[in-house]
Parts: sequence; structure tokens; C-alpha cells
Amino acid sequence: MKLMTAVVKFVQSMPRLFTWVGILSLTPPHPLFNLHLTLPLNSYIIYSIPLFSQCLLGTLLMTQERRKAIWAIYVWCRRTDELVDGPNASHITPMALDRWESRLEDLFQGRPYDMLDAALSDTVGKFPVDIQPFKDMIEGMRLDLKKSRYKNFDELYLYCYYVAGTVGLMSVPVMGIAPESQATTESVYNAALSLGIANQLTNILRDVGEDARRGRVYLPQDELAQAGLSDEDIFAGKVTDKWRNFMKNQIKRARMFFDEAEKGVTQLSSASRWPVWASLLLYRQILDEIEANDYDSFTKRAYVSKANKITALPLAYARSLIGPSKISSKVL
Ligand SMILES: CC(C)=CCC/C(C)=C/CC/C(C)=C/CC/C(C)=C/[C@@H]1[C@@H](COP(=O)(O)OP(=O)(O)O)[C@]1(C)CC/C=C(\C)CC/C=C(\C)CCC=C(C)C
Ligand SMILES: Nc1ncnc2c1ncn2[C@@H]1O[C@H](COP(=O)(O)OP(=O)(O)OP(=O)(O)O)[C@@H](O)[C@H]1O
Ligand SMILES: [Mn+2]
Repeated sequence: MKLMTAVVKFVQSMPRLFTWVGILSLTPPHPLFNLHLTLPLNSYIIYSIPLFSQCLLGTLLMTQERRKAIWAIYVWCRRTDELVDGPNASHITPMALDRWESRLEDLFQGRPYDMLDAALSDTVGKFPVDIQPFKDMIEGMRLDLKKSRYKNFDELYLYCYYVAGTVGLMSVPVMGIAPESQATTESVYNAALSLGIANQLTNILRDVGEDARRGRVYLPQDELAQAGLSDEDIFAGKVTDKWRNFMKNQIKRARMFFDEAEKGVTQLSSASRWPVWASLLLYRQILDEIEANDYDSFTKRAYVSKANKITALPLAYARSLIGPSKISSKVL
């Protein structure tokens, strides 16, 4: 049995090995590790889909209890996203999402449908997480099924809230606010929301070409028009001066959301700050990479090099040493 466990553990760590080389030996165990032997293969795949690196990193250093909880939330989010983005996406109907939502309600009441739901049931029993952001994420998936254009930034903001801002709101109750923090709870949630929005805006700016090939334009239509651009320009995928100017403004706005998020990280409990800083610094660098690619998000996927990722870690660590007591409470 011990050998079996060791083998499974090794296999589990494989995909992470690919992404995180040296750091990988530090990656957390699976939230369901004890149950894992009985998981069906497809659940394993969901866990190991080229993993959202920040989440891996994101759970380093946290207490075991918190790590499991963040992983459970991550897995639920990933599965929700896979419904509309994954291989079965073309079969997903609003009814399937309704069913997914009723499963969510059941698991919140302690009636999980499968092992992965059980991990989240366990989490909601241990941490004061609210069901609303989870429901809102499903709402975001409904929106994704029926909508492929966004009139203005208000509409895009709402979409970003549904699919990513919600993740921030789900995570704060697990990460915890530092006991010495004088910031209002509201301001910390606000920062968490901003980090989700900033990440999603960055994701959209990075994937313009990929999304266009799926017939989707997430960029605000009115702002495109103001810049003298239209959907046709997006589909044509040419980097012109108009496009560069448009992107400069979009990047500027995404950075403002990252700045807003920064104010909240300091207020988190000390063990949670490092992973969140790392995730923030890494994702924000994608914006720098878009610039370095001369704004070509049509044919290039901006990514942060391994070297930059690794240097971000000590930087994040240094920042995480600053807690609420060292900054004036007037800042917030
Ligand atoms: C430490 C840490 C980062 C914890 C969060 C872990 C967690 C629960 C992640 C779930 C992410 C997830 C799978 C969301 C589903 C929807 C989705 C895919 C959103 C996009 C992520 C990027 O993924 P990817 O590049 O794979 O996108 P494609 O689908 O391939 O296009 C998002 C851009 C959004 C992710 C949002 C966050 C990670 C928000 C993080 C905010 C916090 C942890 C709050 C921190 C607290 C303060 C006070 C700042
Ligand atoms: N080198 C990198 N630099 C910056 N961000 C990265 C890098 N590698 C991964 N990421 C971020 O982590 C996310 C996860 O990347 P990965 O390629 O492992 O899977 P994924 O994007 O979730 O896959 P899929 O697109 O199939 O859902 C990426 O989408 C990206 O946002
Ligand atoms: Mn993805």
C-alpha cells in the first residue's frame, strides 16, 4: 500500500514537474490525496490539466487545511470552466449548467455528488465561504454560452466579475485577513475582486487571437470603435498603430486593477501573502510580455519565462514580509 501511495504521489507530481522544475518539490499534496486511489481517470485529468501555475504556487506555504481548501475551490472552478471551455463544451446547454448549480447547492448542504464535490463540501464546513460567488461563476458560464460581444467596459466588467472576480471572493475566507489588520473587510474583498478582474483582463488581452478564432471578441465594442477599429480588424489580426494605441489603453486599465489589488495583499494573513504576491507579480508580467511582443496578441501567446518566474518568487517573498502593522492604516 505504501509503495502504491508513493507511486501515485510521484505520478501526481509529474505535470507540476513540467511547469515548475525546482520549485516543484515544494508543491502541495492533493486535497483529496487520501481518496485519490479511488478517483476515476477523468478526475485525475482535470487535476492535471496543464495546471494553473499560480494555484500550485498559490498554495505553497499555507497551512495544510488552507491548502486543501484552496485546491478544492480551484478544482471546482476548473471544472466549471471546463464545462464551457473543455472538450465537451459543444454539448453544454443552459440546462446542464442548471444541473451543475443544483449540485453546488447540494454540496453546500453537505450532500456532495462525487469525490471532488466532497472536497468542497469539506471546505465549506471548515471555512466561512459563501455560496454566492460560486453561483455567480456559473452565471458567467451561462453568459459565455450566449454572448460573444461586449458593448462597453461595464458589460465586460460584469463578465470578468462572474468568471474571475468571484475567485477572489471565494478565496479570502480561506486565506484569512491578518488579525492585526485595521483595514475594513470590505476593502480586502474589494482588492481580491480587483485581482480577479485584473487577471481576467490580462487573460483577454493575451488571448485576443485565440478567442477571435472561436468567434469571440471580449474587447469593449465602443472602445474599439473609438480607436477606429472593428471586429474585422480583430479577425484580420494585423498589428497597426491604431491597434497599438488601443492596446496601450487596455493594458493601462488592467494595471490599475493590479494596483488596486496590491493594497489588499498586505492585509491578508501572513502565510497567504507570499502565494498571492507571487501570483499577482507573475500574472501582471504577462502585460509586459504583450508589450514586448509589440502588442501582437493575434499570433503570439505572451508568456513569462521560467527565469522571470523564478526571480518573481523571492521578490514576492520579500513583499510578503510586510504586513498590516508596518504600513499606516490611513493608506486604506
Ligand atoms: C493564491 C491563488 C492565486 C489562489 C487562487 C486559486 C484558485 C481558486 C484559482 C481558480 C482559478 C480558476 C480555474 C478559475 C476559473 C475561471 C478562469 C479560467 C479564470 C481565469 C484564470 C486564468 O486561467 P487560464 O489562464 O487557465 O485561463 P484560460 O481559461 O486558459 O483562458 C483567470 C484569469 C482568473 C483567475 C482569478 C484569480 C486567480 C483570482 C485570484 C484572487 C485571489 C486569490 C484573491 C487574493 C486576495 C487579495 C486581497 C488580493
Ligand atoms: N510561462 C508562463 N508565464 C505566465 N503565465 C503562465 C505561464 N505558464 C502558465 N501561465 C499561466 O498559467 C495558466 C496555466 O497555464 P497552462 O498552460 O498550464 O494551462 P491552461 O492555460 O490552464 O490550459 P488551457 O488553456 O488548456 O486551459 C496559463 O493560462 C497562464 O495564465
Ligand atoms: Mn486555461
